[in-house]
Amino acid sequence: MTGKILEIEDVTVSFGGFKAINHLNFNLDYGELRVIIGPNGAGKTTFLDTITGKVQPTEGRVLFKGRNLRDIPEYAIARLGIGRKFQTPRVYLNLTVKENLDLACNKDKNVLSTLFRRPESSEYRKVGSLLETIGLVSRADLPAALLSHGEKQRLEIGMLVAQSPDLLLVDEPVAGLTDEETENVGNLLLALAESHAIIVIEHDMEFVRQIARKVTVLHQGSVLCEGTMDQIQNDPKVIEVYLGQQPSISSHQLKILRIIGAMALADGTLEPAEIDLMLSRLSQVFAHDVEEQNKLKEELKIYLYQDVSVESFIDELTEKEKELVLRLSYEIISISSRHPNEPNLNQDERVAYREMVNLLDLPFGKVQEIEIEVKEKLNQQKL
Ligand SMILES: Nc1ncnc2c1ncn2[C@@H]1O[C@H](COP(=O)(O)OP(=O)(O)OP(=O)(O)O)[C@@H](O)[C@H]1O
Repeated sequence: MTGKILEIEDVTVSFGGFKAINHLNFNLDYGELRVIIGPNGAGKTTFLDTITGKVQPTEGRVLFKGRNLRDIPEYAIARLGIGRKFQTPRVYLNLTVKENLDLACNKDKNVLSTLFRRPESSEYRKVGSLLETIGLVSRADLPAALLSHGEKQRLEIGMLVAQSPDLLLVDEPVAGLTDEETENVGNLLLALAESHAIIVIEHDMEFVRQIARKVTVLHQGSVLCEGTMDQIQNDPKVIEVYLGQQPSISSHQLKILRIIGAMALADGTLEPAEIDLMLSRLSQVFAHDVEEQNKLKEELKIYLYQDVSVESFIDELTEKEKELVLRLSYEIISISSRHPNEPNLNQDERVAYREMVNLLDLPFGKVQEIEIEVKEKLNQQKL
């Protein structure tokens, strides 16, 4: 189907006098996957609440498949074809994976009747194909309590899909997941996007980059801008909004990390695990306890993808800071190139590193000394 599945026209939601949603306009096409991002308090949850009927607009209208949702109760909106997945998985822990899916397929949603009645053959097929889609065939007969957090998230997405919604609303699906689980959930959403319209709210920028085709940025209850990930990350309005939340380190320290990040990311083939390693290492340089490091790591996910004028940043560095940049850059590319079949730097890494060495303009002897130091340090860590 073509056209708009969801139209939000000039919607305002006031709580007392406070406008959590403020003259918001938003459209979603049939079959589109859209990611919504925005700083804390931007209105993302209220935005979803308005679509599902949990909250009524003070002004404006929400149209789903051309139908005005005003005054339609929440359960009836769900039946029209809008499924919502909350942040924490809501699965029946003592039922098996298959029983959870059976239950979701069975419209009267009664646990006992699902367990004791014989499923129809079309339901067998549906559950079987859902198990494949969510990648849990081998877990089908395990109680859901024994699944990992990521598997539970996938099961709940499967349960949502079992109810055949046309529009899926997914709230922070990868919070607290490992990298591998995050990638699995991303692939699942991409697969589902072939046959559903999906809105995902997410803070994890790495994940947003994995799945997003078009991103909408919310700020103070309105749409700040929309576009591809590259467009929005370089949009001065977005940078201002995120920079408005003061980074946890000084802007000078941040510049140092951005120079190193720009060089490491010049190799566009970095795997998610390698990017994670780089972020961890960079976040240790200026943040001291684990909590600060985790916070800085999240911030770096935003800042490192913004375009950097490396040359002008380098001009501002002291000699000691230049040495720090070189040491960390060499360390990061050496770590990311420790691939068993490809122990040397690849072409892009070599070019980016050489350019950085030229720009830093440190004495040749100093460069050699630092490279040797880093190699020795890494070799010791390997032992
Ligand atoms: N029921 C309510 N009554 C009063 N204020 C509310 C209510 N619900 C939300 N708000 C306020 O509206 C604003 C938007 O909240 P919302 O939860 O939609 O933001 P968010 O973008 O989802 O934030 P986060 O990323 O922190 O979850 C916040 O300032 C919040 O305090």
